[in-house]
Amino acid sequence: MATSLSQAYRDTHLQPKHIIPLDFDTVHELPESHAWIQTDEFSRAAYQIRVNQSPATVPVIDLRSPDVVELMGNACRRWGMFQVTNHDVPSSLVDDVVEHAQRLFSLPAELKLKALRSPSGATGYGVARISPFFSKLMWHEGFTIMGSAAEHAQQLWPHHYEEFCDVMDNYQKKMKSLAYKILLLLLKSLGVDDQEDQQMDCSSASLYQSESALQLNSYPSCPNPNQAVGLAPHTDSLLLTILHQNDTNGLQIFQEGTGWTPVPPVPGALIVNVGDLMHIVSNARFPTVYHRVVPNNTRHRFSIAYFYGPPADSVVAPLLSSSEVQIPRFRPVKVKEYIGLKNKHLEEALHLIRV
Ligand SMILES: C=C1C[C@]23C[C@@]1(O)CC[C@H]2[C@@]12CCC[C@@](C)(C(=O)O1)[C@H]2[C@@H]3C(=O)O
Ligand SMILES: O=C(O)CCC(=O)C(=O)O
Ligand SMILES: [Fe+2]
Repeated sequence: MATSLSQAYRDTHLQPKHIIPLDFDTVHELPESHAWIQTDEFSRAAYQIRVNQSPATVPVIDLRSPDVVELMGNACRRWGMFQVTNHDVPSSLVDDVVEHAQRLFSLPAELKLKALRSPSGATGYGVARISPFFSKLMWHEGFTIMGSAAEHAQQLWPHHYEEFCDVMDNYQKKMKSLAYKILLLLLKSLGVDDQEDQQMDCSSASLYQSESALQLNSYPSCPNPNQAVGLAPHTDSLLLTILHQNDTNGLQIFQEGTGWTPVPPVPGALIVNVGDLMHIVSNARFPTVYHRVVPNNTRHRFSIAYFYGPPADSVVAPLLSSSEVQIPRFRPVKVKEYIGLKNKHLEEALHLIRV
């Protein structure tokens, strides 16, 4: 029987602190559990110097531009990330998703706990899955949806859960077609745009089918943002992530030689970033983006992340362009095997499949 993405993620047996978020409404000082030891890397001073040097920021690309393939390819090679405009996702739908996310996160803690992710589960309310890899906890709460949100939404609003589910379903449909469109453009930029050729090779044919997850993220305003971490540094595991952020700064990406660089909200734009599987497919021509979120002491940040990947049972391997001589940098790997490696080894997972 086929493995679903949620089954692929369902493997760990976690302690309660690695599932249950803090009750942010009752906390007025940063608890010890959430106070990270400050290194230069994390300090606001280091961050400030880099901001004052006004580093270049990720490009904003119009999806209708005649040069879209080249622009996206260049952005992914240089940054592993870009912001996209004219994407045809109605702003009213994005606003609806954010409103429903805000409504969910503003529920009392004891109610949110009714929709808690189970210790071996992948969906529902909880802290970030990467939490067990860090000794301190993050200033963050999340809600993960794979397919329908009904099971958990029903626990929150027994009689009024349909609207929440409809909005999330509509958004996921729009995201799926946008992600597919962008994937085709990126494959074209890599010189592997001939679908018929690719489909003869069973590993890459699976790129044209998909499985996905939607993650609602909440970062309440924080009493001591200098010592707190919203979301710890990580790379996303699947092919592509499409992210909406509200008008509150916080997302940063790590660039060799520059350090942490903010990705400011651009009204109406969606952020697209390369994940580990796309890094593999591109044979490391596109970097997977190491990113984090820093909290804010006055504003509440919300973000909506859509993770797009191939089916869990499919195989991912470097797609080599016919016009360049390339040596594969990774061995073929089943998506579910890679997710298992990531769950166990986090940042080491990519090294483990390198050839
Ligand atoms: C499909 C998924 C990607 C994700 C794990 C998840 O099951 C749903 C949540 C996603 C997320 C969001 C925060 C950062 C991240 C690393 C995490 O801990 O959970 C990503 C996961 C990922 O990209 O592996
Ligand atoms: O909130 C953000 O901007 C980042 C979210 C993120 O990195 C994720 O959900 O994987
Ligand atoms: Fe991420």
